[in-house]
Amino acid sequence: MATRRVRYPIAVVGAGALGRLFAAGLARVGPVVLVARDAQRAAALAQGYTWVTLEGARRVRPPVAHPGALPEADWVVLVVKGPDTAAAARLAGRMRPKGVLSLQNGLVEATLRRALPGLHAAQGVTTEGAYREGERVVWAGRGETLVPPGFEPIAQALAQAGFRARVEPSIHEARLKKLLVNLVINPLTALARVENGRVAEPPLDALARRLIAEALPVLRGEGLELTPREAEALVFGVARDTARNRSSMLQDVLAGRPTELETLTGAFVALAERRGLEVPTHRAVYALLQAWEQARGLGDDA
Ligand SMILES: NC(=O)C1=CN([C@@H]2O[C@H](COP(=O)(O)OP(=O)(O)OC[C@H]3O[C@@H](n4cnc5c(N)ncnc54)[C@H](OP(=O)(O)O)[C@@H]3O)[C@@H](O)[C@H]2O)C=CC1
Ligand SMILES: CC(C)(CO)C(=O)C(=O)O
Repeated sequence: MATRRVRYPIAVVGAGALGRLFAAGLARVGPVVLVARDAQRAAALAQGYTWVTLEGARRVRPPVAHPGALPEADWVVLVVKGPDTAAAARLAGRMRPKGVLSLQNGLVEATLRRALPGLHAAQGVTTEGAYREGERVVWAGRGETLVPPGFEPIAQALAQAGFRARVEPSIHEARLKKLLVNLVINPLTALARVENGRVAEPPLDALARRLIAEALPVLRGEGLELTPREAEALVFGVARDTARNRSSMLQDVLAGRPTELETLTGAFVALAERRGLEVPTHRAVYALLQAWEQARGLGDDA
């Protein structure tokens, strides 16, 4: 007789920085399972890990699963890097969820829908800041998590767990704003090997303005109504607020890992092409980073 799989209200797929952060918080208020990439990583995580917050460090030990021993889940939160989106989404689908919510950067909704036909799958936005130091996860900056309508149970669970989280009816606009920020800060910091704050200072600020000016007509076509002044205030505001941070793309480049180039600049250049709009500066940063990835044999499965 087939054994019934355990069913959790929430599963988090991707036991990296954000996954560990959300699972640690959610585990304080209810059942949650953290799904690792494989059995070996799951076994290490099952020993627990350290969650570092401003209030101090605590040991947490949420239940852990892996593709060979997968529970079911009502709702799945997907937090893997862009190149891993399709594989992780297929894994999420195997948990027979009511819905799959990505909180990744970049544009991944099309990949999600292709990987999960017929399932309720969408992308939200988070500005939480977290990074890993070995097995530890450091909650580096308190942000906000916006989820699309239809994912209320996830917003409620995150809010109960102490995260700032809510349903955002204009989620499309929120995603496009985050995309604009990432299209400027991530490639420039990765190419120049500098912290975020330098994007708002000479000489990079001029290049940043060029990227913003090229991006606006494309994003306007997608529904983002921002004047150049508002767009610059948004991007330079984030650069200054996170001045001492290393962007995720810079961290990937420094660690020799694949970057999220394809779901950020790659996806954006494809959008521009569909609209017949020229984005030469985005194409230039795209080619430079693609060349860096190709030279290291780093690819993309999305
Ligand atoms: N960290 C942050 O502060 C923020 C991150 N984001 C976005 O969130 C997403 C995740 O970022 P972050 O947590 O930093 O990334 P990490 O690289 O720290 O974590 C990603 C995790 O996903 C795991 N993974 C990859 N493929 C699979 C798979 N098929 N099944 C299960 N697990 C898998 C990786 O495993 P392994 O370790 O084995 O590679 C890794 O542990 C990105 O899109 C990022 O841009 C957005 C806002 C803030
Ligand atoms: C907002 C920003 C640029 C913060 O570092 C980010 O999202 C990233 O690094 O990917």
